Amino acid sequence: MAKKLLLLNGPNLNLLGTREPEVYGKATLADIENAATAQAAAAGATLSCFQSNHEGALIDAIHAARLDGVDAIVINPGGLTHTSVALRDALAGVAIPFVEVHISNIHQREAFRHHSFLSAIAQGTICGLGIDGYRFAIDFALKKR
Ligand SMILES: O=C(O)[C@@H]1C=C(O)[C@@H](O)[C@H](O)C1
Repeated sequence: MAKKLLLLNGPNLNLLGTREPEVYGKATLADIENAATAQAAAAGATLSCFQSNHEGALIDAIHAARLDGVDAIVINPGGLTHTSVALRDALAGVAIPFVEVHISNIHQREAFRHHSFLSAIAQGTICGLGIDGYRFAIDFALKKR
């Protein structure tokens, strides 16, 4: 059975490409999603992508992932990383393994970005490696049994 992956991006990541390029680079969300989709396909897996600026929409997508038989999630929660117990509870609630990705190194930034509500329940967290973090996370998710 082909592995099913879900790539989730949270608030403001739709602005990638023009949003603070000195922090997030110049790649767009479409660039990231296209590369991720091709990476998964090359490994015989399927990958769905979803981005929302709304916490509840992301939570609904996580709930749906369980019903859809998603095997693993790669998520950049954006600013919800630092604020959302509800997002953490959704991921814990569906019990789908996930990798947390941040383009920037959140530990080098403002203090309020140093804590993640998700990291403690993630398979792993990748931050500071730019958009390569998505590729590494997907590679891990593809290999994970
Ligand atoms: O580096 C990133 O991808 C994360 C993206 C965001 O939108 C921020 O709110 C996070 O603090 C960092």
